[in-house]
Amino acid sequence: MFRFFFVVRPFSEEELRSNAPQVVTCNDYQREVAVSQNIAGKHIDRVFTFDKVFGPSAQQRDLYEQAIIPIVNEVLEGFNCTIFAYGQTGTGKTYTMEGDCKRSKSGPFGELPPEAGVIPRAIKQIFDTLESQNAEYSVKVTFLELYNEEITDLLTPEEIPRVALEDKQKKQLPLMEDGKGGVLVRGLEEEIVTSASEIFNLLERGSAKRRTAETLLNKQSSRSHSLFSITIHIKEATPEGEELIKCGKLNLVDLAGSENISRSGAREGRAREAGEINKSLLTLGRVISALVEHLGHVPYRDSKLTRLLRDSLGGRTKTCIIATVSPAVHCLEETLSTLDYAHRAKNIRNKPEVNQKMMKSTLIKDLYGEIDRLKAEVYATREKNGVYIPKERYYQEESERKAMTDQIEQMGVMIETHQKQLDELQDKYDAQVQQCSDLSSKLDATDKNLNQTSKLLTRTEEELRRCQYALKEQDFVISEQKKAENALAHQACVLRSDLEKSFKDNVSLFMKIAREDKLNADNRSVVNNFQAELAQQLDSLCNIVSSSVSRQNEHLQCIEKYCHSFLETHDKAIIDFKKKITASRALYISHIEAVQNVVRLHKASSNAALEEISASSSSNAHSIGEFLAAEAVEGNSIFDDLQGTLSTHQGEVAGFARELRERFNVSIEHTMNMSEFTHGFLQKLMEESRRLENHASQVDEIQMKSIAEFQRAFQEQSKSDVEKLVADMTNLVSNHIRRQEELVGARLIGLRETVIGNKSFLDSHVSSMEGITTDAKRKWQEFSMQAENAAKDSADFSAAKHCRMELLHQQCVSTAESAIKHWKRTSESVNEMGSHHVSTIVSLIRNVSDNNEQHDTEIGLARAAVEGRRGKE
Ligand SMILES: Nc1ncnc2c1ncn2[C@@H]1O[C@H](COP(=O)(O)OP(=O)(O)OP(=O)(O)O)[C@@H](O)[C@H]1O
Repeated sequence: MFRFFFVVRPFSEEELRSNAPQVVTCNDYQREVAVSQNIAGKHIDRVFTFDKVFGPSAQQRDLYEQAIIPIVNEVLEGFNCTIFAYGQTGTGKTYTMEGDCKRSKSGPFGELPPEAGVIPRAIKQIFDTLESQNAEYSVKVTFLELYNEEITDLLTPEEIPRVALEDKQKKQLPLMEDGKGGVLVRGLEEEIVTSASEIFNLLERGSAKRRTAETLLNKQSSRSHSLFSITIHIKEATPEGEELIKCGKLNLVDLAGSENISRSGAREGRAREAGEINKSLLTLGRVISALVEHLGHVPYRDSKLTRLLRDSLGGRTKTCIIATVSPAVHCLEETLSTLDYAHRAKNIRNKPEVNQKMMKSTLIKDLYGEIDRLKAEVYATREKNGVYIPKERYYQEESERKAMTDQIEQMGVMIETHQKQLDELQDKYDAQVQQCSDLSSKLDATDKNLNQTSKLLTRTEEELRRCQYALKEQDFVISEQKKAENALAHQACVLRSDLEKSFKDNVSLFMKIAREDKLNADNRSVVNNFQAELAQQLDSLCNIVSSSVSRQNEHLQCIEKYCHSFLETHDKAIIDFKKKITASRALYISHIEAVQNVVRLHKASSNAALEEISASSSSNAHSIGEFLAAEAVEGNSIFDDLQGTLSTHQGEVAGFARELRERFNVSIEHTMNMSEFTHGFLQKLMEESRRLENHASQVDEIQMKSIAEFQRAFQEQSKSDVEKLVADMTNLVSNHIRRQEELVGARLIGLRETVIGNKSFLDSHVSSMEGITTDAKRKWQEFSMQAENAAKDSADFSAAKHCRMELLHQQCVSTAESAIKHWKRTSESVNEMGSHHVSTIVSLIRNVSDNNEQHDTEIGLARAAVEGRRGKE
């Protein structure tokens, strides 16, 4: 989708002076622009959302850093990107794109001034990035203006005077199809930029040439579209060391003011200009509408602006639009229309694709092609004798001619429809003429009638006058006469009104006829002009075609002659060649026969050698067989010895295992007895502890009971004592204390006795448990002693067995060593025999191969002789 940025400029001095109210507010964080105003009781309140919004306080740097840096990075990655500045005149499109040129001069260390716009900042970013990457690159810029549908180069060095511009002597550049589906401007100057600082001079040069027109709304208003393009080529190397060229292009478009032409005050002499500017902007609008509504036909070809930027509108380019508005109320209408336009265009979807990297060699080839084309053009221009058209130009002009033919056909169709319309008009005209003549005859008849009626009227009047005197007395007659007079007057009036009506009809009819005549005459002159022009063009086309046909005929005749002579020489050569081939074939056959003889000879000798080889190998095999049989007998005796030793060894190991198993069973039995005893001991211990627990709980219960009884008795006693004490308070205090002491002492003695009894019971139990434990300890010691002895016996037995087994193992090792030595001796003798046999076989084979080589060289010589002869032929 298109990226959309919105810029609201600060109030201008004029707006501040007139104290214009602000109607546009920005919310940078929510990326919203709000417009609110009351107009004639109607409240306008609208909110639009964009990708980024920059309010009046935003600086050029903010816009660049937040919105443009990613786009320039994409260009450096090899994409084509386009940035449009769209908005009403004076809202800051040029300021955003170029910056304030007069004030913008680069600082001492190459840093940019705060007013610098998108173009210088983009150039600086491009150079900074490329230099930091140490890349090999080239940067080219073009700067053009589109004004009245005419393209002017803003970077050409010569200064064209204003008068010359007015006289239309300026250098207009044509648009051409580039043959790859794109469009290019022929003859457009491409300036190579080597550092960012050069850009201000270029911009100033371009701006000086840029046309401005004084309109009522803004004196500095630019009435043209400008396009600044930066093309970057960066060299890259693949891991295989191949050199590739990456290409990216950035288009920066400053559109003409988007306002209504009538509002901007353009009129009279500027009507065409306004129309043409409108044409580009209107077509841009129509293209955007077609893209948004996904219409089948997108009218790119209707204006040069849309043709130039076709790829940026729904193509493979990444496109962004910066819409600029004023915050003041007097621009409200335009602000709303800009916002609507921008919001609508937001939905256009491009299909961005990165440019394919070109191999350096391909690029160089392309450039050579371009140089050749230009050289050819220069040569043709310098010579000026005849017409030279390079092939590409010819094809291009041919395609243009085809387009023209199509156009002519379309015009033919149009002429036909016009002719039909003309015929219809003629019919209508004839009908009108007929009607007119009918009406004139009617008019004549009515005139006659009128004359007759007026004659009748005069006669009747005379008669009336005559009869006036005679019939004065007769009232009845008079009244009759009056009636007749009235009727006659009425008839006269009706006739007059009819007459007037038909007269008016006639006048309007004549006017209509005159209009139609004029229209017909106009149409006829247009058609005649067109026919004349068409005839002229067709004549020139016919002339060109006939001249090219005659030239082609000449060429064809020439080619025919060449063909005849070539065929003759070709026939002669073929006859010679045939002869030579037959001779060489005979020679070849004789050589082949000789070679076949040689082959037969060598085949016989190699058969003899092979027989010899097979005899010697059979004798060798026999001797090896005998030797191996002897060795097998010896090996068998060794293996029998080994087997015997191993079987005794096995028997001993089996006995040892049996004995070990018996000892193990005995020790298991011991362990089981011991575990049974331990189990019984633990059982007893548990019973004892359970009994102890029961006893302890019983004792605890008894003690608790006795304490409770003592408490009760104490309470009762103290109660009675208290009662007695109340009775004889003073005398009995000492008695009471003594008695209490006696009571407590007696009770305590009882308690002590119970405790001592308990203790003795517990002591007896503990001593019985100690007895059981010592018994168990003794038993355990006995068992451990027995187990230790058994383990010692087993260890001695296994050590003795280990010694015996080691002895047996050593015996086995010595037998194996002797067997290995014997085997080594055997293998050495086998190897010796093998090498001897190999050497005899090698010598035999060498003899055979010598024979074969001789054979091969003879064949090769024969073949070379044959081929040499064939080559000569
Ligand atoms: N963001 C801004 N900050 C400060 N001044 C600005 C800003 N935008 C525009 N201006 C000032 O407004 C004036 C008009 O701007 P500019 O010429 O760029 O408008 P424009 O839209 O390009 O008009 P035109 O359609 O005529 O080319 C200039 O003097 C410029 O300095």
